[in-house]
Amino acid sequence: PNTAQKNGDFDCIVIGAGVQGSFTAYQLAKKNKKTLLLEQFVLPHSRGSSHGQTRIIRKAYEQNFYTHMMEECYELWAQLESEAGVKLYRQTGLLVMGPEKSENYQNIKDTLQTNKVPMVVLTHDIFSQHIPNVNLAKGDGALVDTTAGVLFADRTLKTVQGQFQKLGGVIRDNEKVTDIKPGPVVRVSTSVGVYHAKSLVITAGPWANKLLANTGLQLPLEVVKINVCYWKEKVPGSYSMKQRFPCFVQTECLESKVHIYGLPSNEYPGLMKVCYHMGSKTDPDQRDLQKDRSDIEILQHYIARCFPGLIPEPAIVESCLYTLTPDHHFVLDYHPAYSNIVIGAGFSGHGFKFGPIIGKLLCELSLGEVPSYDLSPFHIRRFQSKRNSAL
Ligand SMILES: Cc1cc2nc3c(=O)[nH]c(=O)nc-3n(C[C@H](O)[C@H](O)[C@H](O)COP(=O)(O)OP(=O)(O)OC[C@H]3O[C@@H](n4cnc5c(N)ncnc54)[C@H](O)[C@@H]3O)c2cc1C
Ligand SMILES: O=C(O)[C@@H]1CCCC=N1
Repeated sequence: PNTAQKNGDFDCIVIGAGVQGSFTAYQLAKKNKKTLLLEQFVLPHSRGSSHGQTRIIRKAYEQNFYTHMMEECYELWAQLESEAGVKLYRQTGLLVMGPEKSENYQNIKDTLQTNKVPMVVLTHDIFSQHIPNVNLAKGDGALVDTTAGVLFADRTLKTVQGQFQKLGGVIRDNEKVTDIKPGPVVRVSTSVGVYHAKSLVITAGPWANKLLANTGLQLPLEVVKINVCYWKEKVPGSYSMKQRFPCFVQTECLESKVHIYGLPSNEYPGLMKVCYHMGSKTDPDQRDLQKDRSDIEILQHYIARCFPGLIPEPAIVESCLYTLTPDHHFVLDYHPAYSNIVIGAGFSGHGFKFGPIIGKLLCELSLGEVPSYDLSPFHIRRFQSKRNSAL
């Protein structure tokens, strides 16, 4: 520790204690950096993108670069589990269904094969022996990424924030960042005080552009509200984690070109989570005014046709926010004007599983180290023509 530092001075300040900010802060503290993690709400909270009991973890992706990152990411999840003595992951497998000849389905199959990810292809004649209570549509292919499973999301945040604090990290919640003054030493003002740091990481989820406005940058991000729907099992337990029912993704179907996905029943006994991978535009501070439920009608038709063991009427509808980029790939980059400001944003509804590796990468960027992966798919300059920058 640098004894010349004043009380309000840090090596690094991380704004936003969602999954990405929490893992970044933890990685920085592991490297003995004096780190402050700022959060606008009282922790834990359910106003952003990282709350809720469960998330899917998988290697099944259309792009090789995500599957590559997941190889190491699984190891980092296991390391955190053993370090903290907490169970964060349960292997269930992921059933991928989609038109056999479609680009999406074939890309996922190719990526799994190229990367030698353990997988099982289920042809129509054997499908129901392996996956009961699901109707596979005519013309659909089905495969199982056997490495996939469920992450315990709320437990993850509690664990990683706890480990960060054990390493000497400081969390200040209920403290909203109100201003950022870039410079060789960054000045961060909050509703409570002023802090200084050599570097800043912005992981503000749906609020990213509100914060970046203080630095003269706007990214092409769209915030959408997701209806998180739970559906009642006609026979309790028939789609349950205990019965080893897998997570699933339907890449496209009769009802929708947008992915539909689900997780086995667990958190609410007798209820299975099945969601539509898109929502309607919202302002994160006005999300309760966004009441669009048109996706639920699509889900009802899909469930009635393909999941006959569920009652096609949602029993619970919760909400959560996605922050979408135009290509649905993340933003992991330096601020274009300030090399000591790092941005992690636009996780586009699929970033949770990457938390440990995102934390490692954002930590590397903020320390000026060469990142462990090629970050070109995540650079800000890919938006060149779309960026609305006031710089
Ligand atoms: C319904 C749903 C299902 C999903 N399913 C999956 C899945 O199965 N698998 C998967 O991998 N991913 C999934 N995701 C995506 C994943 O959860 C997100 O990508 C991830 O949580 C994004 O985390 P984040 O840290 O970027 O954002 P957030 O969790 O929103 O964190 C940002 C934090 O910054 C804080 N903040 C913002 N502004 C300020 C400020 N001015 N001052 C202080 N603090 C501030 C916010 O309060 C918030 O706590 C899902 C998301 C949703 C909504
Ligand atoms: O990231 C995930 O695995 C889930 C399921 C597919 C769509 C988005 N989120």
